[in-house]
Amino acid sequence: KGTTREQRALKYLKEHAREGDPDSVLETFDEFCRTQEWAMNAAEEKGDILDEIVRELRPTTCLELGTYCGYSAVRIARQLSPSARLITVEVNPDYAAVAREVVKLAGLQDKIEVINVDSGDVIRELKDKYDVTKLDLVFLDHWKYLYIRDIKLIEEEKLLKKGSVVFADNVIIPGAPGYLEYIRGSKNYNSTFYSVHFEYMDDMKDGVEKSVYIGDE
Ligand SMILES: O=C(c1ccccc1)c1ccc(O)c(O)c1[N+](=O)[O-]
Ligand SMILES: [Mg+2]
Repeated sequence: KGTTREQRALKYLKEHAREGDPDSVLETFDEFCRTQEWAMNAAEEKGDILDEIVRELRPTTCLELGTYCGYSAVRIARQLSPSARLITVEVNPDYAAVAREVVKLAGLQDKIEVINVDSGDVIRELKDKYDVTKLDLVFLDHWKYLYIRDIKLIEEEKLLKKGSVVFADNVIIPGAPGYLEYIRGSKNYNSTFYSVHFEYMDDMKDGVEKSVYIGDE
């Protein structure tokens, strides 16, 4: 084949989605994953919860760890106000390249910045290099064992304020046990678990965790 699954998905999007229309890009990506090849997007059910969080929170500065092909980046950014922005971090260069194309196809390149680095490095640079003061929304969707390292780094950098939301995917499959124990045990967060289906698999249960920061700023 010579192509990767992510490149095949991008090709499908370019051929079937309406350019400049984020809703069309998302619908087309879901169609690709249901009819052609599975991909690890925060799809329908998880996406609906993410949509509701963004609508309610109206965040101005969002951080996503784990861009993959940009599905959730588009999902978040399509609801952001004109001056709001999303910084999304992807360590895999092939994924980052595809994500940049998907973001462009959706017409959201002015709201989304895809950074191809290790999340642990970029969190320390957000204030100085990326002009971030506080994060209103954090979406954890990268390697599951890194959730706990990175949330501690985010706290260390004092990037959260009262009301900031940390939303974590896959807390059941593949699972992030250390993270769940940490965040649920912390007095600095009020956490809510949502039982959802694993993306595109109607017979598999996963879970997402929404944690509202109530700690010191
Ligand atoms: O880790 C996997 C994984 C593991 C094994 C095979 C395929 C994917 C995964 C599965 C579902 C997700 O929603 C997700 O974000 C990830 N991920 O890599 O971050
Ligand atoms: Mg995920």
